Amino acid sequence: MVGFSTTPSNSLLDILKVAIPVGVGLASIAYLGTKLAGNSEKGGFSKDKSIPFVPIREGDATHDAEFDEDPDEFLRRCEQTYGPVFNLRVFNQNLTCVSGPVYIRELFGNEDLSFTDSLDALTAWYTFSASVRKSNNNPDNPNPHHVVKDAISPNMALYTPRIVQRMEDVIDLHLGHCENKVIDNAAFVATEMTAAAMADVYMGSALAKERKIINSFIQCTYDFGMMLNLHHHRSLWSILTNRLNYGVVNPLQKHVQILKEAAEIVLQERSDLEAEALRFGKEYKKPVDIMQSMTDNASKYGYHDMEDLMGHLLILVLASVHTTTVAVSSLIYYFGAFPEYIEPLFEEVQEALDQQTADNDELRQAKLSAGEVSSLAEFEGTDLDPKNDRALTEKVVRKLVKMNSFVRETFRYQVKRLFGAHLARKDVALSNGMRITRGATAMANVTSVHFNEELQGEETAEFRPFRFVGKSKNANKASVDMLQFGMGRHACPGRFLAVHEIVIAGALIVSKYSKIEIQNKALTKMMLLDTLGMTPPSPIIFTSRGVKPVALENAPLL
Ligand code: HEM
Repeated sequence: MVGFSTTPSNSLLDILKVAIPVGVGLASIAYLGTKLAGNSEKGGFSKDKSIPFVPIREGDATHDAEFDEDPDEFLRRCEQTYGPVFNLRVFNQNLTCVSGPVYIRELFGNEDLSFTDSLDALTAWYTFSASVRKSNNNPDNPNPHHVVKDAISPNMALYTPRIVQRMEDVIDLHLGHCENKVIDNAAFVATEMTAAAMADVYMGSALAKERKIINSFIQCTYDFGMMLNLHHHRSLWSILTNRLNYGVVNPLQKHVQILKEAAEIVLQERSDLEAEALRFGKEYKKPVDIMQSMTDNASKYGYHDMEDLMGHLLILVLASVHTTTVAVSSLIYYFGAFPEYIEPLFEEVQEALDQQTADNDELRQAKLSAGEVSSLAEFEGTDLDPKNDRALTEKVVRKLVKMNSFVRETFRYQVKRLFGAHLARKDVALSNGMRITRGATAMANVTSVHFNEELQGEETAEFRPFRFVGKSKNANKASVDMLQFGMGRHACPGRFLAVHEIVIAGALIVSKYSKIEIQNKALTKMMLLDTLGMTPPSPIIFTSRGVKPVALENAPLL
């Protein structure tokens, strides 16, 4: 059993390497292709003879070596020589690659080309998800979209201070006020920050402080990854083994039970408080979180019971925590690789906070002049309490356009160059007449859009963190020029929360630390392209901004 409550051990880091994030599922699975080789009974090239097979380099058995040497150069050469659609043998799979905005849009936009069928072909995903939830098990089940839409987006302003608080607690605990502090695994801090923030949004502030809840939020993804690897026997029968094992011995069941027991207590307490308030004719405001929203809407969503509801919640946790953690880790590595941007990003946060203070002052003065309040003291405890003027509110976070652009540029730069595998449910004709035949797997040539100057602006090979400022290209937009979250009807519904959290994490880090450095600079490039983001090859060095807070002035430097 892997614990995450202490400093991560080497064995844990090994597990982090094999963990499969569901949201970025196939990108990571493709990345881990060698481990999953042969784990699929489906997939393969399109059988359309007009789609060329890129010849394999002499001496190689597959395209992997050429791809690994320089994926962008390789994919560009394939596209230039063989056209926008071509077949490759990479990641121990036979894949049809689709290039350019027109065909990639068709790949993501056609319901007969299925992302989840492809995930299922590699991992027996459908059997797995049916083993943790009792209802809504149709492969095209829209339930997760509805839950996210109902519970997250309308409440972002309420979640913001809670996300900030949880993340700040983790930063203060693990990094604290420091000078040249060497952190061997910054991903550990990112994991704790993300899990705590997500736990608050999913289950409320009280449960988000409980270690067993945080552990489940972190560990469920690793258990899923482990399960895939443990049951992988590199044989055609392995997929069947997976299907059997998921049903019989699913380690994720224990997380469902942990979350269920904790949730039942808190939900009962809330119910009791509501009943009591009703008895005394008082108003009771239910805490806002996903668990509460799922409970209140249980019959609308068709959940069978609390265990079923928690199974659904766990699947969402699987989609959220690891994916967002990887993005937060990457952000830290990119700060370390491009330290010259830390000051401009810090100044942007300060300007947004100054603006908020000025706006609040104006509102307070207006209320005083109108006689709505008689003194400043009356603002205490309200949104206009001067104590909140420098809080990272939702409004402030939305103003951080440079940070948002920085995040989007890390997505653009880092995403795997072959991404978004889709399995054809039936023959699908692309607009150039080529067909992705039934049972074939097609993937997007990401280089053709993420490194395309018409779509991204100049010098796409360069990391230019502010390239999207003023261009209305928010990091949370899912479109053909930003495939991180997929696109079309199935585009990640959690991307608004994910980007909000990543921007908050960035704002907190640059506000607290003026110097962030990659210790072993020779490993910088490797860190920038590490899409699992969990085992940084080099430690990161942090130095705090400003003087040590008064409360800490007698404490030793961490
Ligand atoms: C940086 C973090 C994240 C990344 C990179 C990411 C990426 C993705 C991708 C690539 C897909 C597949 C899209 C497609 O089929 O075209 C997806 C689906 C999904 N994501 Fe995310 N995701 C992230 C965070 C989240 C969060 C925070 C949540 C929930 C709050 C979430 C919930 C989901 C769900 C429910 C789906 C399935 C949608 C469907 O099949 O229709 N994701 N995500």
